[in-house]
Amino acid sequence: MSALLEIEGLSVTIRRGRHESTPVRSVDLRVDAGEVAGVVGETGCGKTLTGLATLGLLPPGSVARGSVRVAGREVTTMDERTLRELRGREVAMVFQNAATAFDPVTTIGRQLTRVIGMRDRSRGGAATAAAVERLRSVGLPEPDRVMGSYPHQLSGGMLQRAMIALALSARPRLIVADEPTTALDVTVARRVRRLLLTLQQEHGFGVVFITHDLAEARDLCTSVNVLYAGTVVESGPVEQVLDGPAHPYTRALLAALPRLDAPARRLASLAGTVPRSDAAVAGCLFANRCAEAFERCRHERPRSRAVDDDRTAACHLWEEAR
Ligand SMILES: Nc1ncnc2c1ncn2[C@@H]1O[C@H](COP(=O)(O)OP(=O)(O)OP(=O)(O)O)[C@@H](O)[C@H]1O
Repeated sequence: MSALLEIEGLSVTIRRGRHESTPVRSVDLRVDAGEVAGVVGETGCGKTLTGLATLGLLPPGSVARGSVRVAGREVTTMDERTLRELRGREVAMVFQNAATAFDPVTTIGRQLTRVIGMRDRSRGGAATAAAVERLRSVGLPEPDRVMGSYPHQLSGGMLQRAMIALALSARPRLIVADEPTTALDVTVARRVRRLLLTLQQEHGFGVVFITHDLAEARDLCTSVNVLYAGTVVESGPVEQVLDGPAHPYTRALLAALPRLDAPARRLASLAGTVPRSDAAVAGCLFANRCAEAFERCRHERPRSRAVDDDRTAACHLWEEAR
């Protein structure tokens, strides 16, 4: 079966004047139809850039190497016009801050009907009826009133729902959701998460769910990809990865999770720091913080390998254990 999303060896280099950094170093990621694939990791590990690369939306000055295929089509070499079509039909993004997704001086209704009109070639009453229905489907009360509202007139939770409606209005096969509930309070965030899951089950689209919160990933995802310093260190079915992590970094992330019966432990308490994105590192990127690192880890970058049927980890320990 061909994947909805296949990323292979993706690296993203950003040039600012004379300064060059590579915040995404080598990401492999696969999402099949109906799958909710978590992308987890600490701040700055390259989650958002990986999401943006999927839509061909990398910031100016970026160069992407490797391959990003959405529904079998290569994104990294696509021209802007084809990219716009792809974003309309195959893939859409739900951002952390809904306000950035909407034009502040155009009503929600007008923005929704525009996207629906492009997809269905519908206009006037038909497009309006479809937009109202979309707003209703994301649980917004009084959709007619929301249609005539400007983005700043809605609460954060309502706006996030409206953005999900906007993303889904072109009926894409893949949604990239970048920390879609981080800016919301706990109860609203839980409802928006449930909504996303219900819609996913109803429509069957695939999701790349970007989060720094492992509990959120466990709640929502079918598979999970753990990023560290711009590279995937472990990936596989969510229970296997989170209940029996194979990579020392995944173990460290889980150990730092706050528990109800203990004070929160911070990952920063791990010795050492994440390598800077402009640093050349020959060995494993996690070696300087890993309690289990040995000589080979310091000079040879581990490649991702199968640790069991569905799971991969990039760690020399697995090879040495064989
Ligand atoms: N437009 C940009 N110009 C220069 N550097 C950038 C740009 N966007 C991101 N970066 C750098 O790339 C690195 C990865 O950024 P990215 O936003 O992908 O991380 P992230 O894992 O999504 O973090 P967070 O959880 O904080 O959103 C960061 O160190 C960031 O400073």
